[in-house]
Amino acid sequence: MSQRIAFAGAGNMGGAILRGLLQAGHNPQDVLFFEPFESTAKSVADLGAVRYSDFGKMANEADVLFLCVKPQIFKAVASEWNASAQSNTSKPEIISIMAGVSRQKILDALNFAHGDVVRVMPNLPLTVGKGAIAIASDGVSQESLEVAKELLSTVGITVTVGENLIDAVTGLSGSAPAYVFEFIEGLVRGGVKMGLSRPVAMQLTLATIEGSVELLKKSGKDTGELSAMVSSPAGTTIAGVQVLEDAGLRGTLMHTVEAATLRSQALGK
Ligand SMILES: NC(=O)C1=CN([C@@H]2O[C@H](COP(=O)(O)OP(=O)(O)OC[C@H]3O[C@@H](n4cnc5c(N)ncnc54)[C@H](OP(=O)(O)O)[C@@H]3O)[C@@H](O)[C@H]2O)C=CC1
Ligand SMILES: O=C(O)[C@@H]1CCC=N1
Repeated sequence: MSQRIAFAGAGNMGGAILRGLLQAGHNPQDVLFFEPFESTAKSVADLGAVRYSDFGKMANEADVLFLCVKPQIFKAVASEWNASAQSNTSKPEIISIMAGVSRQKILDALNFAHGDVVRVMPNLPLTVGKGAIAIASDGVSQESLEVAKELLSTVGITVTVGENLIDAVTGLSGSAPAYVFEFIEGLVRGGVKMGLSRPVAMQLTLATIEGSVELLKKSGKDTGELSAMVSSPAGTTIAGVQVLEDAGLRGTLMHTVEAATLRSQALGK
């Protein structure tokens, strides 16, 4: 039998990982979930994943258990889970995606956790196999690290960092899909303001972003060199770039990542 993967919480991110694993070919019958919100649970059950109403039973049958609830409710929820799992005989490997909640806090809070709790920080594009996922390595056995890496690399790229950097990852790749969507929306609105239809503006924006990312990856050139290649002297691009400079785009983005990182740190306090 293949690994049985369980999800405590199948909301935006738990559901995204679950969907990603199914898309990567994981057997739905080996994907288990515990989720109180009816409409969310229904949409996940419709994919063939197996819903449990008894958390302890699910945890007992799972090889790997993803913790995907909000950090703010983790403490309260942990006592419910402990009560439900108190007679469990087996202990799954636990992978937490919660922002801010340290590995030690998880170990302290869950009576069914063994030493190998792995903290990871994924991001939403893993739903389409394009996630950027960081795995915190400290205190985790090589074997558990490999289990997490193998599972998550089916839905994106993985990097390994020290746990002290997980908040920074949360501020950057964990949160940045939202920044990117805001950026895209801004460009699209700019196009609409200048007379393009929204569908055409969206098509051009997305192709430009995809193409620019591909070029950056493949050209061996850095961002400055590529930007200079677009910016003709006294041309259109440099006129636009000056607006970005005046608005402090890069500084704003740096503050953005910093604010989200600090918020992640605060959630763990
Ligand atoms: N969203 C993202 O892009 C990312 C999120 N994360 C992390 O993922 C975690 C989940 O975030 P997100 O998916 O956005 O949040 P959601 O609120 O979408 O999902 C959490 C789910 O957990 C459910 N839940 C509540 N109580 C329990 C319980 N006792 N047992 C099991 N499930 C329960 C919630 O149900 P109900 O609504 O009924 O309360 C909800 O459906 C957070 O810790 C966040 O830090 C990490 C990286 C990216
Ligand atoms: O906004 C949040 O708190 C979560 C963590 C990373 C992305 N979403």
